[in-house]
Amino acid sequence: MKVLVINAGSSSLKYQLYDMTDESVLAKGLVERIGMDSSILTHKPTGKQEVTEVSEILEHTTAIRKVLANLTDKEHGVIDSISEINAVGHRVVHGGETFKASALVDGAAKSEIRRLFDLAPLHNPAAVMGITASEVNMPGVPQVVVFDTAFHQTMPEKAYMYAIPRVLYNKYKVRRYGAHGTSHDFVSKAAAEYLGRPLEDLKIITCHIGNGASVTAVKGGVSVDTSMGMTPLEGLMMGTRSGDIDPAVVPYVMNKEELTPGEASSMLNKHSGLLAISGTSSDMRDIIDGYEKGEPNSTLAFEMYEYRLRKYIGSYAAAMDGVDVIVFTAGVGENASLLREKVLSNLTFLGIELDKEANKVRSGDPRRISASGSKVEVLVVPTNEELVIARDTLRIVQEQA
Ligand SMILES: Nc1ncnc2c1ncn2[C@@H]1O[C@H](COP(=O)(O)OP(=O)(O)O)[C@@H](O)[C@H]1O
Ligand SMILES: CC(=O)OP(=O)(O)O
Ligand SMILES: [Mg+2]
Repeated sequence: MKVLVINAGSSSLKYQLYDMTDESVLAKGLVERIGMDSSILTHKPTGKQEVTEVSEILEHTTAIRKVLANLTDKEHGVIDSISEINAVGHRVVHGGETFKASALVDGAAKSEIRRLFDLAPLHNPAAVMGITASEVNMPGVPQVVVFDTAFHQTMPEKAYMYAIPRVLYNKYKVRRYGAHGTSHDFVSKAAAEYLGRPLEDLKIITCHIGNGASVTAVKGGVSVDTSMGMTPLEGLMMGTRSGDIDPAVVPYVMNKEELTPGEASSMLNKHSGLLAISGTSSDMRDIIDGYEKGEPNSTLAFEMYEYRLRKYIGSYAAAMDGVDVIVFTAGVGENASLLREKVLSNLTFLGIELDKEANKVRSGDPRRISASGSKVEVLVVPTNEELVIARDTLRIVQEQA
C-alpha cells in the first residue's frame, strides 16, 4: 500500500510518498514560493540524488502535476506509474465543528471544506486545490482529509467561546478552533513515550513554532486550550501574522486607511508578524541573524516573538494548574536554539533549568534539553504531521474496503 501525503500550505506544498508496509518514506519534497516569481521544487528520492527545479509555478494544481512527474521520472522517480499510488492523504487546516476526526473525501466533504474557506482563508483553498488536482491526476484513487482542528475539539466551552454575543456562535459558529492539532497530538504522545511516562498523567505544553505557530495545553492527552482561534491568526506572533491584537485596532485602521475587510485580513495575515516588525523578513533565520548583528528592527522582532511565546507558556501552566513537560517542535521550535534558550531562561519561576549544551545539539530525534534537576522536563520533539496523515489515510481506506 503506497500513500501520498500532501500538505498544501499558503505558498508551499510539501509531499511524502510512503510505503505503508513498513512506513518507509520512498520520496519527499517541497514546492516553495508558489505564486511568486520563481518557484523551487526540491525532490528527495530515498537513496537517490536530490533534484532541484526552478520554474514558474503559479498555483497548486501545477505544483501537484510537477510532483507526480518527479515521482514517476525515469531517473529520480521512485515508482513506475502513478497507478501505484493507492491513496492520497491531505492536510486540511479547518474542519470546523463538522470534522472531529479524519474523513474520506466525497462530494459532501469537499463542499463542507469549501464552506469553511472563510475560517481559514490562507489554508483551506490550497487544500481543496490539492484535492481537486489529485482527483484529476489520479482518478478513482481514494483520498482522505486530516484536519488541524480535530485534536482541539476536546477543548471545553470556557476555552473555545469568545465573550461576544452568543448569536454569532449560533448563527455562524464563531468560536475558537485551534490548528496544528495533528502536530500537537503527535509530539505530546511522542514526549510521553520518550519519557516513559503515561500520557494520562501528564500536563504538557506543546509549542509548534513554524511559519505559523501555536501553543497547546495538553492535559491527560487531550487539548484543553490552544492559542489559535477561529482562524490561524490568533495567538502568537508569527512569520507574517500579527497574533493577538486589540480587536478595536481593526475597525480603527480600516476606517483611517479605507481598507476593505479583505485588505484588513491580508494586512494581519500576510503583512504583519516578524515581517512587519523587522521590515525585512518573515524567516526566523534572518531575524536571528539581524539580532546577532544588533540590527534594531530584527532585535525588536525577536524580542517580541520570544516575549509573547513565553507569556503563552506561563498562561497555559496556569490553565492546567501546573506543567510537567514543555515540548518545542516545527521549523523554529526544532532549530532555533537561541529562541529556546531565551524563552526558557526567563521561566525559572516554573522551576525550569536548561541544559545549555544539550540545547545546542542538532538532531532529528526527540531529545531532552532541560537539566537533570529541572522541575519541568523540556524536550525538542521533531514533528511528523505527514506520518500521522499517512496512518489515518491507511486506516480509513482499509475501513472502507
Ligand atoms: N535553523 C533555523 N533556525 C531558525 N529558524 C529556522 C531554522 N530552520 C528553519 N527555521 C524556521 O522555520 C520556519 C518554517 O517552519 P515550518 O515548520 O517548516 O513552517 P510551515 O510548515 O509553516 O511552512 C521558517 O520560516 C524558518 O523561520
Ligand atoms: C495553521 C497554520 O498556521 O499552518 P502553517 O503553520 O502550516 O502555516
Ligand atoms: Mg507547518
